[in-house]
Amino acid sequence: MTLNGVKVIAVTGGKGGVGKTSTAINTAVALAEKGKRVLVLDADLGLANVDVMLGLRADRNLSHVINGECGLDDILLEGPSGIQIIPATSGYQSMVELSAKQHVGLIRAFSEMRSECDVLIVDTAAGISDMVLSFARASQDVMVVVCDEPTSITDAYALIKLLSRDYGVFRFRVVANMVRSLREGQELFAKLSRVTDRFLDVAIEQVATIPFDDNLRQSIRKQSVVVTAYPNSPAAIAYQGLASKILSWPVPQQPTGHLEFFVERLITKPHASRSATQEVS
Ligand SMILES: Nc1ncnc2c1ncn2[C@@H]1O[C@H](COP(=O)(O)OP(=O)(O)OP(=O)(O)O)[C@@H](O)[C@H]1O
Repeated sequence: MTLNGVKVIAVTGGKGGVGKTSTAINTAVALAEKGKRVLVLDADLGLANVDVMLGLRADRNLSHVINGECGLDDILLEGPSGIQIIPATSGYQSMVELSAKQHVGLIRAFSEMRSECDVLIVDTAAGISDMVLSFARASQDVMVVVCDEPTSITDAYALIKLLSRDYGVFRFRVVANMVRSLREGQELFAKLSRVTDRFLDVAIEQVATIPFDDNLRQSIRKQSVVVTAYPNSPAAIAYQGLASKILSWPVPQQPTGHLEFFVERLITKPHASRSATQEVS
């Protein structure tokens, strides 16, 4: 397997229900439609898991791989436009807690995986657990999904604060979701950047504005994705634009391959001593 140049993107947001899974899957499919080989790591322990949303059945998940019961290729599910999904629902609180043997198993599983990919998209869970923060830290790019709900901006701010303070992540790509107009998207971003500019030393950039679009809900009902079910809908067009933008982001140049690098970062404790669960006010 050639691991060079795999782009790893975490989709996160702090708050539940802001559209992380929708964004992860639709971005993945839009990238696949542009000819990229895409893997989605479903690290969301919530109800709307990637496999459920796409009507796929996962009998085994990453925990079986971690425990040496099977390889990564054995658990991969195939989604729309040939995207592949790693069901990661594992019940673990943190990858750092795994035993040394399990760490070795995980690294080996990724290095032995036969499926090749250009982009790995990690759909993280809601909240700011160690697991969410570790996945974000291990990724090359962090996309923060926000929407116009009272706690979305404060939760996104808390997430960005913890990641920059304790996990060494300083660049964030913001996706404004479920907006009624482009202007509303810009205002959402402005709200977030006002507080990050004032209190944190981070770079945040708005990379997409996804309109509120009933076609997206319809597509989920059909266990499909809006990008393929309604390719000309406003949300689909916005996701296609996001995918084009992602393709212009720099590709990592790790000599040993980025997925191994990703897994190693995933299982290593961050240097900061403060706990991620400390108050973030
Ligand atoms: N742009 C949009 N337009 C209309 N509805 C949307 C849009 N984005 C997401 N939704 C709807 O919002 C709900 C939550 O979306 P989704 O499951 O993707 O969020 P999530 O952040 O992954 O949630 P959780 O944190 O619970 O995993 C879904 O019913 C989805 O259909």
